[in-house]
Amino acid sequence: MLGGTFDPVHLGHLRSAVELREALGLDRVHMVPAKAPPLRGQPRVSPRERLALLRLGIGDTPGLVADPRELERDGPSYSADTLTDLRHEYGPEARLVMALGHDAFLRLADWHSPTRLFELAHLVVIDRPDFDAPLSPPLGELIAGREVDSGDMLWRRPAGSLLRLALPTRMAISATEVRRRLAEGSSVRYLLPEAVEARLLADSLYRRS
Ligand SMILES: Nc1ncnc2c1ncn2[C@@H]1O[C@H](COP(=O)(O)OP(=O)(O)OP(=O)(O)O)[C@@H](O)[C@H]1O
Ligand SMILES: O=C(O)c1ccc[n+]([C@@H]2O[C@H](COP(=O)([O-])O)[C@@H](O)[C@H]2O)c1
Repeated sequence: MLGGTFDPVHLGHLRSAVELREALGLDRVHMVPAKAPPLRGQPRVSPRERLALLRLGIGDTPGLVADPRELERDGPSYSADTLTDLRHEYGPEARLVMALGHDAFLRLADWHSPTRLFELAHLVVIDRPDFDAPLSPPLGELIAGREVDSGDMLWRRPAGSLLRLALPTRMAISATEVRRRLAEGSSVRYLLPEAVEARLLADSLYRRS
C-alpha cells in the first residue's frame, strides 16, 4: 500500500511505486488516495477528481492499482483502517507492506494507532530528497527493535518490521511545487504524466481563482 493525498499525483509517486515493487518483488502496489488526510488541511481537489487523476497517471502500468477504498469511508482516512481492510482481503499469512516517504515517516508517532500499523504490515520508508531531519524521541521508541536492513528479511513474518529504502531514482518533485506552478501558470511538463497534465490544464485545476 502506498497511500497519499495525491493532490495531484506526480512522477515522484509513480516512479517510486514502480521501483518499490521491483526492489521488493511485490505482487502489486495499491495506491490509495486519502479522502480526508488526517494530519493536514483539506486537499485542493475533490477525492473523486484526485482518484481520476491517479487512474490516468497509472494508465496500464503493470502492478500498480488505483485503490478507491478510502473514498468509501467517512471520517479521517486512517491508514490503520485501510490496512485492516487489506489484511482481511489478503489473509493473516500475506506479507503486507505500507510504504511512505521519509517526510511522512517523520510524523508517524502522531498517526492514529501507530503500533497497530506494525501489527498489520511492514513499514518501508522511501528516501526522499530535501526531507532529512532527526527522528523525534517518540518515533525512536515506536521503531525500536524493528529495523531490518534488507528486503529479504521482510518475508520472514507477515508484519512488524521497518525497512529504510533508497530507491534508484530519487525525485525532488512535490505536489506542493506542482500546485504552485499551476497556480502561477508555469510549466509542469515532465513533473507528471502527460495525461495528468492534459486533464489538469483542460479543467483549469489548481489555477489561481
Ligand atoms: N518525490 C517523492 N519521492 C518519494 N516519495 C514521495 C515523493 N513525493 C511524495 N512521496 C510520498 O508519497 C506519499 C504521498 O505523498 P503526498 O500525496 O502527500 O505527496 P507530496 O508530494 O508529499 O504532497 P504535498 O507537497 O502536497 O505534501 C507520502 O508517503 C510521501 O512521502
Ligand atoms: O493514519 C493516520 O493517522 C495518518 C496520518 C497522516 C497521514 N496518513 C496517511 O499517509 C499518507 C500520506 O499522507 P500525506 O498527508 O503526507 O499526504 C496518506 O495515505 C494519509 O492518509 C495517515
